Amino acid sequence: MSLYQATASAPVNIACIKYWGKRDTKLILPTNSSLSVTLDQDHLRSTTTSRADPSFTKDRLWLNGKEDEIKDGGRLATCIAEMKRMRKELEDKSPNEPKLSSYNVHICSHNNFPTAAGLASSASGFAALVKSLATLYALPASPSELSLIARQGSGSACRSLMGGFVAWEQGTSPNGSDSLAIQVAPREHWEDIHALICVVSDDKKGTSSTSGMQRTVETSPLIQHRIRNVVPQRMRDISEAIQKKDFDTFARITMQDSNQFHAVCLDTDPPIFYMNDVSRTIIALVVEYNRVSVEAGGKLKAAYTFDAGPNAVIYAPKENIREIVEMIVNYFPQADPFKDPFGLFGTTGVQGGVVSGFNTAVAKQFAVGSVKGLIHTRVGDGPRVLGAEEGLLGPNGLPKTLL
Ligand SMILES: Nc1ncnc2c1ncn2[C@@H]1O[C@H](COP(=O)(O)OP(=O)(O)OP(=O)(O)O)[C@@H](O)[C@H]1O
Ligand SMILES: C[C@@](O)(CCOP(=O)(O)OP(=O)(O)O)CC(=O)O
Repeated sequence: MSLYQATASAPVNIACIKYWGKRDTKLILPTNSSLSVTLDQDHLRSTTTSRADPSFTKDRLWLNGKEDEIKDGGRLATCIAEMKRMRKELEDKSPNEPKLSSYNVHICSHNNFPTAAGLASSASGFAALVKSLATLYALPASPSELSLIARQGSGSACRSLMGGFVAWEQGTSPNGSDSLAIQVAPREHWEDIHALICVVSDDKKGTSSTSGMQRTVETSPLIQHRIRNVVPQRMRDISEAIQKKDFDTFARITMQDSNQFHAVCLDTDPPIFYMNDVSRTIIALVVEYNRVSVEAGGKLKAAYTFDAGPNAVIYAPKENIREIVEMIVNYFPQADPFKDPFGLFGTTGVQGGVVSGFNTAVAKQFAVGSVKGLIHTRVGDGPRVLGAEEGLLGPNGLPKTLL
């Protein structure tokens, strides 16, 4: 008996130009294009194993060891059905292929970071799901073609099918066939882009992205201005900045777009607040850090961005990360030692501090635990296919963790 199984991992992505608003909620078609940086899977990833077997009585999925219901007509069911449809096309063309499209699947997934906490778990999760099924089904599909399916799981997931710098082109077709991700540049083009994630809260958030953005589209006049007059130019400008490795422009646009995204949330009725006092303090620190550089005749050295939650992501060239960590730790003392994956601090550990000329009065010091943790990562590659030994399902088709 053959074992039909595949395992893949996929990265998180954090947008510089934010996706916020749908023109079609079922197909997940956005009201504007968006652009993100794919983060390194060595640090943050979803890993998913899919198995097809004639003995399985229904499609089942386990997420972090717990079974998740696959609701009829829901996003998971749609993605699985789309992947089976593509497999069926292949089987119709190659009659010798095993009829995997007619078998049920068991899917087991694990995120190595908090789920549903504004750390883009739905993005890496649906990308890993689609990649593992595409591998199981031996589909000859390109990353852009697979992005069409992942998009129907969660919009931002379509950008996690590629590494580097990725645009989601909103498209114009009512059936969504041109609403897909394309790679603006691979990670190798600009490997120097690093990211520091400040985990402010790892709780499940109050207003989901899905319901929040729908309310914005229905009630915010400001979002119409953003869609028509702001995002198209920003998409062109930031893509050019990436091609030229122009961090100053990249940083300026990234911060402006995060600000406008949170402005349209505030313009929603009733208003949506994703940032808190800690988030706003991180903005003040990055602004002051950049001011010191610019007033000395230099350029912007860091860019903050916030998704639908209070966690900050700070993008910066690698050489600045040490100063940024010291600055954050100065204002947000840490309970646990900084995990230093790039060896910036040697054996001494992090001492809080600020650069010379920094106005320390821009913020007050917070209590330990206000920023719960710092994750240093960088631009990364696209989904990876893993070996059989990394499979998450046991011989009986149930998660190994349940054995
Ligand atoms: N590994 C995974 N495999 C399949 N689905 C997943 C996986 N991880 C997360 N999801 C789905 O994504 C949901 C969480 O998405 P949600 O948008 O609420 O949070 P988030 O992605 O962390 O935040 P955001 O997208 O706003 O940054 C989970 O409840 C689950 O349905
Ligand atoms: C703020 C964002 O992170 C919103 C992400 O929204 P989701 O992709 O989670 O929404 P759905 O398509 O409804 O699943 C911005 C972004 O990633 O571009």
